[in-house]
Amino acid sequence: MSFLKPKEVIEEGDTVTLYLTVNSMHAIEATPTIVNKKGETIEYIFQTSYGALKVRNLIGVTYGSRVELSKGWAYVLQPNPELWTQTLPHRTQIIYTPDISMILFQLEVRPGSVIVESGTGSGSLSHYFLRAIKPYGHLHTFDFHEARVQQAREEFERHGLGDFVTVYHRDVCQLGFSNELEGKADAVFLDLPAPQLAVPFAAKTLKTEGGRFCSFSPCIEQSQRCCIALQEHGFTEIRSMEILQQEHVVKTRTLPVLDLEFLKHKKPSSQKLNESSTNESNETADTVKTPKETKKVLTSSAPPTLPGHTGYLTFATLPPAFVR
Ligand SMILES: C[S@@+](CC[C@H](N)C(=O)[O-])C[C@H]1O[C@@H](n2cnc3c(N)ncnc32)[C@H](O)[C@@H]1O
Repeated sequence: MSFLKPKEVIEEGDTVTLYLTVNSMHAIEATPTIVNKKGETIEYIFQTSYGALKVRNLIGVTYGSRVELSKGWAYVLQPNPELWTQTLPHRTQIIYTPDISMILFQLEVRPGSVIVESGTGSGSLSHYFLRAIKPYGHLHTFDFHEARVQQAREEFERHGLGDFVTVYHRDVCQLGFSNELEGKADAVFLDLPAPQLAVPFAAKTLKTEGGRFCSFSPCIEQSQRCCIALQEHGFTEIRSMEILQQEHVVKTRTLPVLDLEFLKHKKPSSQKLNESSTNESNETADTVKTPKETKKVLTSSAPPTLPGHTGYLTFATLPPAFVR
């Protein structure tokens, strides 16, 4: 139940983030025993690069505490969607925080929103939708892969989010979204190989007063096909964007202080026009002096390499029915 609201103490059954370093985190379930491959119930010992953890010892520990491992220590954190995205069991490719931030912003997701999503995949994005729409909204999420549907349902229940989400097993490109959802959604989100096939159903599912649409595609050709379908089905404000997260390097550097004294005595350009061009070039060479003084300044510079591509985000608006 650890995703539902802030908690003080770890209870049995909680999903806990075990934080070793910023690049090494694990999601573990706080349960004293597990069933091994032979079907035997055994004590749950979790192995990390800093040694073993007896998971039963986590129950009753305050979130945020440091816990001992056999060869070091770790911190136990209450999970949130950002930590979950970094530790979740991957059933599929997933969407990460930089793209998700733009998706939530552009779809105007807020408490009370009704969101329709397909496919559910590993539920990475679903967890952000759920945090944003609680406590009044609802997420309807669709996937045609039965095992993923079952896993997602169980995971949402375990995380205490079951009341805010319905998981459907359905091919949305063939059958569309459920009939009961027609005219109910504030926003539709697609992460599918052929999103253009689901666009007509997305148009039916959005509210008559209109709504927002987003499709995530790794290839530009998928985005192009999606844009054509969006135009054909009355969507406006169609825009594709790519989120390229750059980490700027911030450091103190020693830089030369330029002597710009000569600017004070520079002749106005009208006067310079009357003088010969030879004079002008001499003046520049004479006045810009080699800097002698240096100064330490805090600088920020862009990284030398470009960040990696994840996908294109295509957004669109379905206007209210009376102007379509
Ligand atoms: C890349 S994953 C989605 C990942 C998800 N956005 C996340 O962040 O975890 C794509 C999912 O779409 C599902 N899918 C593909 N085509 C589908 C269709 N026509 N109807 C329903 N689900 C579909 C796949 O089974 C897969 O689980």
